[in-house]
Amino acid sequence: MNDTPSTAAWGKAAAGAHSTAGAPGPHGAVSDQRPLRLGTRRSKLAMAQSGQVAQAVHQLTGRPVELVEITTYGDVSREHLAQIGGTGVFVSALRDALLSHEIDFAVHSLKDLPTAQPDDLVLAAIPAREDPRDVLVARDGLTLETLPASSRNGVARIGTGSPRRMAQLNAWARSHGLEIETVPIRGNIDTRVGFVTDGELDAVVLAAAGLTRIGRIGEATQFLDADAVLPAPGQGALAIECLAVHQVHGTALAAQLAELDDPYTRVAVTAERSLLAALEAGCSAPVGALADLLADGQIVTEMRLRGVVGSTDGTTLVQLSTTGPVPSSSEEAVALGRELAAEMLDKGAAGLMGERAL
Ligand SMILES: NCc1[nH]cc(CCC(=O)O)c1CC(=O)O
Repeated sequence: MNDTPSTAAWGKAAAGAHSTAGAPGPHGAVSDQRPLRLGTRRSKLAMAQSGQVAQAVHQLTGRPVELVEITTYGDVSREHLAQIGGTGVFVSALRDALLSHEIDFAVHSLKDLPTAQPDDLVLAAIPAREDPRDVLVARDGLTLETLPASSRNGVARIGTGSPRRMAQLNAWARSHGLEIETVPIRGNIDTRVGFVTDGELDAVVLAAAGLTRIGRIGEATQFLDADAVLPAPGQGALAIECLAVHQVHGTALAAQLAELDDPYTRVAVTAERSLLAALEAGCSAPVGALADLLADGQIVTEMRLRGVVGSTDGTTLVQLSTTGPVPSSSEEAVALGRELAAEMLDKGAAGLMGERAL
């Protein structure tokens, strides 16, 4: 499925890249100049976030970093994502390239990663996350509050292919006495914003982080409060993945990349993904989760975890929240996610997860 890799390089010594990358270097410091290969999808968003990580890894290691483009089935297929297997489609080709030593590391949007971690691979670093919220990109600078009144028949047509966004937008509109119609769309960020600029839809909902990374956050007309629309677990965070035991040029790459890890982001997204896993929900389930830190001035005091699951028509939402000490380990973060998921299941969450539900 991978086509011929093409490369772009960060840092010096890119010319010598192809013959030696990946081979264990016997000469200590000298081998540190040989390039690291970063596997990336071709999309504008993937290229933007891989480029940013490439810069950071170059600065960290002093080594050139070259981008190796990998085409995934999710990029090629025009079929609906659900029909070709959901979450894993964007990820598996990159993981295959890691396992076959074609690339040294990969960058994923954390929210697109399945919650189960393959044995031989590690999320070596989860850097500090971007704004995790969703945003509205609406015509004429409008917002959720102002859009319906100026739309045809008083009904704002809002594009999103995400059951999570549909459920929460519909519930929000219902509770505010406003009429919206959620219209299923898919495609990359440019395509989705295009539905608004070409007049086909009144608005679309997107992740702030994606728009920021491709330089289009200025087109957002409203940041959606997490109390109204809770983002997807892991939204706004990246994961840098590599082989667990891979030695590149005599150094354990995972240990080096770990310097880019942000411990607060890691515990937060670990709790969010644990909640998702414990609900036995996939990426297409209407589940939102967000862990955030509460601070007293500069001092972080507690972590709050919020979770939501709903019916896509917005008639039923199970929304819960818990606040406690900041987890001091991944195990504690996992436990927190599981506890909140168990409470959500008690309140009927399973019945809201479509055919996956019992
Ligand atoms: N579902 C696709 C996807 N995967 C990651 C992002 C960007 C945001 C992020 O990294 O969390 C997006 C676009 C979106 O949801 O608008």
